[in-house]
Amino acid sequence: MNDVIKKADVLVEALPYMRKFQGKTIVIKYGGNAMVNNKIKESVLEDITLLKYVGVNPVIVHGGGPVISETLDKFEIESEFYQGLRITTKEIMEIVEMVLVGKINKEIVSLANKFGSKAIGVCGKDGNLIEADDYELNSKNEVDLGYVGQVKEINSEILDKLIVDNFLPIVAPIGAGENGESYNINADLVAGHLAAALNADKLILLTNVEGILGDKNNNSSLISSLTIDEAKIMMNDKRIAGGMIPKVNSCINALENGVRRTHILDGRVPHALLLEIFTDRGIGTMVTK
Ligand SMILES: Nc1ncnc2c1ncn2[C@@H]1O[C@H](COP(=O)(O)OP(=O)(O)O)[C@@H](O)[C@H]1O
Ligand SMILES: CC(=O)N[C@@H](CCC(=O)OP(=O)(O)O)C(=O)O
Repeated sequence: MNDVIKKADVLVEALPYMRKFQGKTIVIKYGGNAMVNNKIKESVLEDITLLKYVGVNPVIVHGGGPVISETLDKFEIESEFYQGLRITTKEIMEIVEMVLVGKINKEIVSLANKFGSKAIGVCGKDGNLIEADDYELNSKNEVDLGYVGQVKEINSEILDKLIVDNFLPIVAPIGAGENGESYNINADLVAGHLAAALNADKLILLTNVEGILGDKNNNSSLISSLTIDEAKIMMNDKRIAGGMIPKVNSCINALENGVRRTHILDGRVPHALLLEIFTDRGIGTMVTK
């Protein structure tokens, strides 16, 4: 089936649901691992533009972990992860900011504009959007994460204004410390906090796995829906690990702060967003209260 026919099929199925989401805010986190090639990136930005034009208010938060890692490799700087978070020295922080704000944010803005969105790229420093401080680990392990940040406060005024004026906000996950220093915040966590602050209807995390995998027997099948309590048990049992931990924590934070539904899905699937938002057949994992 060619791309246009495939999209038409999805749209016909989606049509009856579209009105339900008009005027609603949906925060979409576009993960670096889901940005595999230009065709997929373009398709995601085209679908987000379509959401905008049918009256939904999408807000994008992007990642870019793989490009950060590639760039660090070029500079022959090693980086390590702890519980899905990149340990960030001062030197690494400069590269993280350069890649996320200078390269990936502008690339996504350009792609979105190509499809007719009025995209505006910001990072957490713009309009003081994301106030951050040192990330606090829950474990007793003494690991110095350096400039890894956690969200202290979201000042969503800048986003509220952009949404009202029909712009498409695209947020790079860099936070501003008390003295103007930069913090590297995992993009999933930023998305969860933004969804809560914007009173979003949905939080959608686009990644490169189908969703949360593994059931009680620990096989690798997709779990279509699970509650906060079930997700916490899976994290305790280490059946949810690595990069999935910040995603699940982000969903929990959003749900506990008023977001209605949270979803984790494979952003590489054609029209994943439209299928997940506007049809009955969810394609990923929905985490609910
Ligand atoms: N239970 C789980 N289900 C799915 N993925 C899991 C699970 N536990 C750990 N993971 C890991 O989390 C990864 C997704 O996180 P990550 O690579 O950081 O994505 P992104 O770059 O999109 O933020 C998966 O590729 C997988 O290796
Ligand atoms: C603290 C931390 O881990 N920050 C992430 C920020 C980018 C990100 O989250 O990108 P993805 O969503 O593509 O993984 C990092 O340095 O990779």
